[in-house]
Amino acid sequence: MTTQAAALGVANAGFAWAKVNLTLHVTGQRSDGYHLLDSLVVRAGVGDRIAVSPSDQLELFIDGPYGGAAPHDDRNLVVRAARLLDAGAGRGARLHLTKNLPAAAGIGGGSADAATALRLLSAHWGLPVPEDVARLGADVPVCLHDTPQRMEGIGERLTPAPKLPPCWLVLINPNKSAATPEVFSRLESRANAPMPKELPAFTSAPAFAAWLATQRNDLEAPAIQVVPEVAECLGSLQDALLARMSGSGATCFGLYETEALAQRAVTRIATAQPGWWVTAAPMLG
Ligand SMILES: C[C@@](CO)(OP(=O)(O)O)[C@H](O)COP(=O)(O)OP(=O)(O)OC[C@H]1O[C@@H](n2ccc(N)nc2=O)[C@H](O)[C@@H]1O
Ligand SMILES: Nc1ncnc2c1ncn2[C@@H]1O[C@H](COP(=O)(O)OP(=O)(O)O)[C@@H](O)[C@H]1O
Repeated sequence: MTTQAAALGVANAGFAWAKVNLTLHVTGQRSDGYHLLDSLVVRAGVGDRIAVSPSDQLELFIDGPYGGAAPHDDRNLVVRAARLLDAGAGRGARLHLTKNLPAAAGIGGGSADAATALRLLSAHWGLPVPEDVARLGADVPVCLHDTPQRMEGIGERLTPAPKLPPCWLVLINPNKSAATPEVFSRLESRANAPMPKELPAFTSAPAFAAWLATQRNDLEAPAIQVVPEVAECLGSLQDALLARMSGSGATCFGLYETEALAQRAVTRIATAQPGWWVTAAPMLG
């Protein structure tokens, strides 16, 4: 929305798509403790919703099934994103966050919210998105991209991934949160091999899944120590082309060739595990 539309009192809104780490190689550690990563990151078509409307003050209103899982005060990443963009000028806006994604779940819900808030408020206030968004979190830069990215460094080095085939993802979370620092702290090895220098091009979902199976999420084993149900989630995705954990967990994904196969898995898993979060979404290209 333009600043002119803002003056008319019209709300603008957008989705904060879930981030999925299809691979996550931990390749080293910096002297400040942050880990070096090599990760193939995609967005799934399920997310939180943020609407921005005019207000004299900065206000946050949260609802949605996971509204209780995110902070309702200045610690919320949408408020922190607004303050970074505003740079102390005291601009106002009403932010309405509908939290559909579980929090602290390895799918970057908070980072995606921050990225979407930056985009919406940048249009609302007529300000450019600043360079230093990684100050909000290592995952925020990648969440500003809707296309698949290879993410390196601690999250700041991004290069577009080769074209990926159409796929569906089933995301499942046992409704147990995994604290990212704790999962990293349980890593046995911090200097693991990166992905190949050149990522291959893929023509089909099975070929893509077969290649992904040769790569890793190095945080899977430490996350299982923190949330043992991760192993159960992975086991429940037995009909997927590939089953793996995203980020620092506990959300796991299954990769499927078609929507029908993904929806069939959702029905099966949701029936067996009524306490889990289970959803199917297209992988966004
Ligand atoms: C692990 C990843 C993989 O995409 O995803 P999530 O599990 O959070 O979704 C991210 O790197 C998380 O990014 P984000 O959650 O934004 O991290 P930050 O807020 O910057 O850092 C939280 C904590 O994670 C650890 N951390 C994070 C990123 C990184 N490259 N090395 C780290 O060691 C540090 O202990 C840090 O204090
Ligand atoms: N808008 C938000 N949504 C979710 N979590 C948030 C938000 N703002 C701040 N947080 C905090 O960020 C932490 C990480 O949340 P999130 O980004 O969802 O997980 P992850 O880093 O595992 O992908 C949570 O523990 C939560 O307290």
